[in-house]
Amino acid sequence: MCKPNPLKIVDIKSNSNETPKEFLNALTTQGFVFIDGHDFTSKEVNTLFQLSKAFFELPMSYKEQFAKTEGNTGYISFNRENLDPTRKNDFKEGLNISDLNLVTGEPSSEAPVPDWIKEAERYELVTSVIRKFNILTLKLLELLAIGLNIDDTETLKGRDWFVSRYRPDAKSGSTLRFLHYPKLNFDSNPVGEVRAGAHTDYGSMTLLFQKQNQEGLEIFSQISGKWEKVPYIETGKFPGMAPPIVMNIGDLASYWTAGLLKSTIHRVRFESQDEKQSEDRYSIVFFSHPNDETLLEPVPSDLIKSRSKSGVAKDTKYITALQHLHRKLASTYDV
Ligand SMILES: O=C(O)CCC(=O)C(=O)O
Ligand SMILES: [Fe+2]
Repeated sequence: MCKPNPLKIVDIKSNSNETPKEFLNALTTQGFVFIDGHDFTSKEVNTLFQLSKAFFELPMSYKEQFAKTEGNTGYISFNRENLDPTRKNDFKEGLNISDLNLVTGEPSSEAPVPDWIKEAERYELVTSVIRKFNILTLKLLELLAIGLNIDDTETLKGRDWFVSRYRPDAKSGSTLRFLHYPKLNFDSNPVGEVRAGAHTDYGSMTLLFQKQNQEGLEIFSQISGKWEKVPYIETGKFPGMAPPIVMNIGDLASYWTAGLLKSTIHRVRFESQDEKQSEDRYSIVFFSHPNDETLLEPVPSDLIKSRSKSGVAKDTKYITALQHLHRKLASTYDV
């Protein structure tokens, strides 16, 4: 039986004039959407999931050598992260790769990336996927700018408004993240254990791959006012390509648009005892951030000018992308 899907699926390849409007509409309502027509093949995404699983199977003593410290790169062990400070810490482990050069897809040489990942074939896959995620983000940001009908100025075409804040030679918070949530074992994980607490994402947009029979992501829908499950969508329109990717708006895009684009609260739950989750959950996430010094000022669009400052940014003065990231990381890791 087909699972209900609260999210629109937008095909970005077929080049319809309606696509920017359709995309914008999904992001001003749910804040989450499925993107079809991306450039990821099934084969490469499957290989990436295999790599992620093999990494998390390495001994804890190895993974802990690359523990995340003051930067955002590194291994994050079980119960270390707390995305919802009102609840218990998250029962998941993760590996962040940050401090990225988005032209080459490589992290800076100081970032504590496990040498296991740096082995030639693995590194080639990881860096090519980072480049692809970034290219997809830029395409989506352009679509968004067209949908928002951002003012054209002499120096800047409106459709480049976001993309011009993504200079590839400048630092940003963009991060590739592998996550692993063990399946529920009611003896060791009593009910109430949280896999990922309710939160919004910190960047401008997030892209996420998940796998069949490993569901658990839920969004707090602004349409229904209820928690709704994000299903796994098996196939898109394009043979040989990975299934539609989950995309959502993060805080920065909400600030930029005075809350028109929704940075929707989401969480990852264990399925209930009845649903008997049979597999661990793995997800692969790309958090896209503009350059660190980018000001979170409103975009010049008539759709935004008519709004009061009612976004996530209740406290503005306009801060920068980096200031926002530092604030959020401090509360997530209690540093
Ligand atoms: O694993 C997931 O499905 C969600 C992960 C997530 O929301 C996050 O890391 O921000
Ligand atoms: Fe998230």
